[in-house]
Amino acid sequence: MYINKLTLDNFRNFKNKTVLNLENSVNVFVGDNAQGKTNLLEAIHFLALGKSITNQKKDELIHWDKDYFYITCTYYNSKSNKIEVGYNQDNRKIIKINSVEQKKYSSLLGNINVVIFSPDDLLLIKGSPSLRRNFLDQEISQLSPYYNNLMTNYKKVLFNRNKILKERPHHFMETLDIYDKQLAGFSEEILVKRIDIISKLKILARLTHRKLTDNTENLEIKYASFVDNLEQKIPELKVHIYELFKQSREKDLYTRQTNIGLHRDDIEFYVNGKDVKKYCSQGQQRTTILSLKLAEIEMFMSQRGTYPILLLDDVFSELDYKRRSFLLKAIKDKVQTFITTTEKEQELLGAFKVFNIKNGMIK
Ligand SMILES: Nc1ncnc2c1ncn2[C@@H]1O[C@H](COP(=O)(O)OP(=O)(O)OP(=O)(O)O)[C@@H](O)[C@H]1O
Repeated sequence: MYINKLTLDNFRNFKNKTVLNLENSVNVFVGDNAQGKTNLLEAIHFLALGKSITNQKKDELIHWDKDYFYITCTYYNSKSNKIEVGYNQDNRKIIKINSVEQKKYSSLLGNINVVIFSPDDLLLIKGSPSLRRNFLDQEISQLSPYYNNLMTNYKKVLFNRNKILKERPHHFMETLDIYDKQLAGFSEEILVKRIDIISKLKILARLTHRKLTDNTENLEIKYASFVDNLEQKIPELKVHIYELFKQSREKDLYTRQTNIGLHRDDIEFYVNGKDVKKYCSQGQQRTTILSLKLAEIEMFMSQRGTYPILLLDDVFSELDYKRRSFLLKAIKDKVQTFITTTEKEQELLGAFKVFNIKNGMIK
């Protein structure tokens, strides 16, 4: 899968209409700070997922002096395709896949697959569990847009459950029971998908991590769930989760919120049996993330039969020579990649197509 042509109009600091003809291998966006390099990655991310990397609001995406934005791309994935997104002057969403209008941005999921690697990804280890869950949910949603619907439905029921726990309307115990059954149903489907993906990711990440560390480090990734011994419970998962919600009711009524559920699950990383968050150096944490990202790429290949597009935002120069070379070797001739950097590292990037970015324009 690769994007041949990207067009931006009034997106972030790209005020004038900008057209980029892209290479299907590595494309490098070079420029000083605050020139618009990341904004180009944001545009690709938006075309893939219907949201920017940091989930900005519409007004933050439209150029300050303008009242609409429009981005399009043509991409190849066994055939030529086109995606158009934006907001028009009447404040209406524009979403078209191969010229067919769509209602929701979530319809974009599964068309262009992207893997993003940015300095913020260190937070996948150091940050809160919600970041790790979002990572996993985004990954699975790209592979299976139905998963995105499941998550939306789960969150809606959870919101309503918390609402009645707070407000306690008449007969709310009957409603609570209905919600618990619904949550148990969605949880079963979501958890089966989450552990399936984690089981595949962990094998791929372990292999990569071994290669990256000359066989000195063994990386383990674990899904930590509110359901103990999750994998053994799969045959009866829905019934088991319903029971857990029932058991939690007393505490939930007391605290007026839902205290258990997959919205509190987490992913744990261990290197040679030690918790990466607590015991590993910054360099080891970065290597863990690199292994995870490369595993993600291979996972897309194994699930979709095509490599995703890789967005490397400001991370390339953060990696040491060995890891950069490893990364370039892993993507070479197979993964379309976009790299943002302030300096063109001649030795490693000299061979690729370079776009010089200055003040929202391609020089
Ligand atoms: N809606 C907007 N309209 C106009 N300009 C914007 C808008 N949103 C952000 N910008 C500007 O876009 C500029 C470029 O941002 P971007 O993050 O792409 O820079 P960058 O080249 O990746 O820089 P760095 O190397 O510092 O990461 C910023 O100066 C920012 O103020």
